[in-house]
Amino acid sequence: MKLYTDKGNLNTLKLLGVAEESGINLEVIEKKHGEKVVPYLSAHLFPVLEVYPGKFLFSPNSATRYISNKKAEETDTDVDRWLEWESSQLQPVLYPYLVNVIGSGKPETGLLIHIQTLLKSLNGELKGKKFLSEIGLTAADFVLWGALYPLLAGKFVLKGWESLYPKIKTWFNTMCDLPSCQKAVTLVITNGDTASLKESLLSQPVPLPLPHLKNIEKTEKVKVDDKLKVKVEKAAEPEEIQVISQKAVTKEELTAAVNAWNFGKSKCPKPQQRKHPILPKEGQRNILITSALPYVNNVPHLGNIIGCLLSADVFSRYCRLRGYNCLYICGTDEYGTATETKAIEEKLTPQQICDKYNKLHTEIYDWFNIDCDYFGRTTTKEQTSIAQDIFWKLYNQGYILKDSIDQLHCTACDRFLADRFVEGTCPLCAYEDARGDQCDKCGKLINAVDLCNPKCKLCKATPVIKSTQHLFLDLPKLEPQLQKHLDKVFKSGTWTNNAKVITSSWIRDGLKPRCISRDLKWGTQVPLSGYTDKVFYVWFDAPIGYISITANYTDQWEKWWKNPDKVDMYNFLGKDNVPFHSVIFPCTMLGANDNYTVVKHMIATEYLNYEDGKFSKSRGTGVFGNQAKDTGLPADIFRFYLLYVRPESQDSSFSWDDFLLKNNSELLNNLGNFINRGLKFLSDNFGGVIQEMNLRDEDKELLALINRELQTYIDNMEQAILRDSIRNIMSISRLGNQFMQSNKPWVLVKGSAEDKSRSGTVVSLAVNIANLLSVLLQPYMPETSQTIQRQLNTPSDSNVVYREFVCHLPPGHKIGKPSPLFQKIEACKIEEFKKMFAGQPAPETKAKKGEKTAVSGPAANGPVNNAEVERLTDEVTKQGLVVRDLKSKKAEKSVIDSEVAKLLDLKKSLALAQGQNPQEAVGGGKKKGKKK
Ligand SMILES: Nc1ncnc2c1ncn2[C@@H]1O[C@H](COP(=O)(O)OC(=O)[C@@H](N)CCS)[C@@H](O)[C@H]1O
Repeated sequence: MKLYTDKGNLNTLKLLGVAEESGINLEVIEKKHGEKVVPYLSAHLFPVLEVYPGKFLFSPNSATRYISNKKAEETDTDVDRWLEWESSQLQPVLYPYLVNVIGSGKPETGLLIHIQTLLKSLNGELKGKKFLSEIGLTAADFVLWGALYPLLAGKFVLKGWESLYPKIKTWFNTMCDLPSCQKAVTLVITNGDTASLKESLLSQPVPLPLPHLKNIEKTEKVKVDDKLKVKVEKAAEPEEIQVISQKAVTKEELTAAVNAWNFGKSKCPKPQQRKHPILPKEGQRNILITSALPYVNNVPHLGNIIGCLLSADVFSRYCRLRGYNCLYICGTDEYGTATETKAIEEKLTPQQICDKYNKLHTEIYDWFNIDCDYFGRTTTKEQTSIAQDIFWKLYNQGYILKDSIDQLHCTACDRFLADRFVEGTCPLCAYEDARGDQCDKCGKLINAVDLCNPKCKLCKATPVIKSTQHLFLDLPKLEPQLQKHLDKVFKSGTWTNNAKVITSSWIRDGLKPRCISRDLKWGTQVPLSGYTDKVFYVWFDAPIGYISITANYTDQWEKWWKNPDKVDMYNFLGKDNVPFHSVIFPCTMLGANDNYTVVKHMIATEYLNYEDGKFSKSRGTGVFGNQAKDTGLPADIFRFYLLYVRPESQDSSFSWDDFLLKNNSELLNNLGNFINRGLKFLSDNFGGVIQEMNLRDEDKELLALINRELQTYIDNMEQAILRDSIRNIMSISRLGNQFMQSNKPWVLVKGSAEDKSRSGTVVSLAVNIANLLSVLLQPYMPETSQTIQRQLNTPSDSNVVYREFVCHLPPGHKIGKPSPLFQKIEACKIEEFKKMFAGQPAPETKAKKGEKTAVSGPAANGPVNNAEVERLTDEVTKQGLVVRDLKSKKAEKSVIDSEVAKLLDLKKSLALAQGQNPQEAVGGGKKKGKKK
């Protein structure tokens, strides 16, 4: 007999073990994954056993049994029972688990909990037995031993399993001690390292896991498996070994599901027509959605995209499917020093930079299928008039303060210099090329006015310190109004935890007047006499951009923006933007006292990192918006993955290995497989026509289970928990796959008339599930949804999200032409992408010509969270201003000391975030340089 296998194939372990034990000589022929062995099959999986020339066995368990029977017929039904248990219960959870843990080092807890339940059953069954069957060592032992090997031995071993499952331990050790098993391990697992199974594992389709664990309730009772008759005793267990079972469908759920299926369509709302301009409507849920306005001077990376635009896009698409009256506004944030700097760098005017990059941003978001109702920009006359009007309203009501600040002024350029326009000698370590805000050599933060030999970066002249008058928003005076508003919306609205925590910490620390003017040219001009040479600070200006962009969309903008009782505003943004949206902008709106609509819901993400580090434009690390298409992968696949790993409760990472895994397992094997299989079967066997569906009890149960997922999908979406809703979609697809698998319509179709009719019911129900999936998928993967709907010939009234699964494709409906939806991503392609987007390694800090300094930053101490560094830098600068202000006013020493202490704390946090020694950053380390 010949055994064809790829290298390191886990299933080959059981086959080689049993063959050795049975004394069967197998000729092992190593093949590459995808290589063809069987002439009449276009694709098959390894291992393949050629029992005699031209006759093949493709199921590893059947092949194991076949070999074992060669030695002696195994008549015990227990053997079949265990073989089936392995393939139908264990594999669907064990394989995805192994793929995750060996493939990307990330075990999935949900799967693990399920595996543990199965191990517990197995342990119970082994009580008083040496092997699984009473008749002794059989194929069942080899099948289970082979499958469990990477979980119970080697690098990825499940910690503590021996003490939890003592019977398994005895059995497994007995198996491992068999010379046959030892030989199999030597042949399959290179150097005993189970990591050598990775390549083969990743190249196989992953068996379909059980329905999503959302629907699996933790309970002390275990559903008794009919076949196994396993009875698990209630025992005190460690927390992670909780026993779980699927919550049984109730009678009420069943009745509701059947009613909805039969009669629900008439109750479904009709899909909305999208007619511009969209304005609030009486008696409707009017939702105003904003996405943070990305800076125009940068190409957005995938973190920016998931942090604001893509998340807001998914939510607004969902709102439309629910029939809410929603308007989604975004655009580019165009003013500020960064734009001026970029203009100098590219030898263009700031306006030219804005035009160039606004076009680039627009193209990127178009490629990603971001469907804003209007994508505008902040450099418009509407921005000027609205921002100035708001300013006057604040000014006239006494919410604007005046104060002076010391700043460097370049007489030659006739301008005050922002920090990034100054360089000089570091006052702390005497490094000559220090920047205006930080020294690249000692890494410490500096105030530009403290630099020795300061130079204007633009003309190299020496600037002078000049006191300049600025305008401040009186946040302390506005605090009571803000607090009242927050008390209300924290209760009634949807605020992500980080949005609440960041906002509360700002308020807890006490609000301070916030400077809203800058000595710059590129910005909205301050209209107040004596200040007209200044512009508004970008963070005062940018959120007002939401209003002016709406004003560019429709001259009836006030219907959205001066309608606080009838409009629900959702802000989508990354965590660093929170204080500006939850404190400063609401204070601005409330202080203007002009009936402005103020934020009710704030949906802030954490950060998305790239692989093990961060996105970096300067080093070219990570995928930037304009590069995603260079991979040749469709935008929908990026959308899917970004939403799958959306950083909701903590920072997450874009990982190419995981990208491959999610594409090949979730999209290709689960979703794509289910939809294509159903549609193709209906086309090939029923002329593509939906058949009469005579529902059996199990079908009704399926409807009820789908309704559970659907309702959880809606509940998650309503709270903008976008990451979980995508899992509900995958769970519905999994339910559909299992339904097809257990009913086998392809067998039924060849049987009696009754069987054929059952086959028609099964596939027609499955195709209706595919139709439901096409709608639920729309917010996430709009193009794929459209493709599925073209193939299904979906009636347009299907396009609503309703709380119950209704039959939208009735008997007689004819579908279109099916074709596969997703492509497999090969591991070699992923390696290519990894190289393509790796960028340059983190540079050593810049030093004097020829001099090398030690890297004390990110490269040395692990990944740096860029945005956190930016946020802390801003905090340090802010606090620095407070300290300086107090000192210049000769405030009480104790007051100054307390503010200095806060500043030092912030500096330490910043140093930590930058991967530096916090003590050194605040001058606690050994001093080398001498302060002048
Ligand atoms: N790594 C990241 N992960 C998630 N979200 C992120 C990440 N980095 C930034 N962001 C968010 O992206 C948007 C846009 O950021 P940008 O710096 O271009 O613009 C601004 O912050 C302001 N122009 C916004 C004015 S309203 C933002 O929400 C970041 O938090």
